[in-house]
Amino acid sequence: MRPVIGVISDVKQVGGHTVHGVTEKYIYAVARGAQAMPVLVPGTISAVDDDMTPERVVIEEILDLCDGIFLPGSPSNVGPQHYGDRPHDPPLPADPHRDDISLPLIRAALERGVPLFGVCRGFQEMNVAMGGTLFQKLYEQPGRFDHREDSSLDIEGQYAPVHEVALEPGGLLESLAGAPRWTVNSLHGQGIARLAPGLAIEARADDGTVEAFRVPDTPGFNLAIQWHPEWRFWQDRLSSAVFTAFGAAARLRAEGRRAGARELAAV
Ligand SMILES: N[C@@H](CCC(=O)NCCCC(=O)O)C(=O)O
Repeated sequence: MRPVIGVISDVKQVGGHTVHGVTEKYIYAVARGAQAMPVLVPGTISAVDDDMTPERVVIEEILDLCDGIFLPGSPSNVGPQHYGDRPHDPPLPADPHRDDISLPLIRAALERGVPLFGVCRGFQEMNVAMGGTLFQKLYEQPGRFDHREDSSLDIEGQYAPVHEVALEPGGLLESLAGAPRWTVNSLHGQGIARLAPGLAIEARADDGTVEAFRVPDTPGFNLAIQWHPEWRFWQDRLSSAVFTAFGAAARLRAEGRRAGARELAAV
């Protein structure tokens, strides 16, 4: 049986309805790249009936159900109030119903050793959940590149590799890549300002922007990547390797949990 990986949903308005959803490329990368069963985790559920009491997803229930948690990218941004800032540009898209679930879920998953993998917004969420801060407009920071996609290109062009990153010597990514540098795609307007205390950098762009990190000294696999390894992961050796490593960690946890359940049943 495949391990179960919970994939955090965006919460947005579509045609007058509130929709909890995930872009298919992430679900596919979890299913095929990590060889796992993706299960969508909703954000906070709005009041939809006369009761008017918002229904909360219970973090402990999610972690009991899942062998791993995946945090996908999104056009929305982590609410700046979560890192002690105010919105510098209120029209930038927010998703408070996702923040409500993802931030405490990250902390609980790390504490319980549930394998955790965050991409783009998910990478930024992991930094904020651990006490770090973000630049709301990385492209306005002196000396930084513009890490946003060229929106005049078609989708293939937008997700094509555009800049190199230096992989941290001795880090997980360097060992998976078997190389000191890698060329990655780039589709983000925000970026890490202050890395949360204790995090271990895994990759940096040549302008100094942190592009990947791990939370060391935690019991399970975890990894956060600013670029998009889910995009055509099968065409990129490092992207395939990170999803394989995440899936292997989730499988190990699933096997341990099932063995524990069998032992209990035999008593
Ligand atoms: N909004 C944040 C995060 C960027 C991000 O996750 N982009 C994903 C775009 C769509 C996708 O491929 O899922 C920022 O701008 O930095």
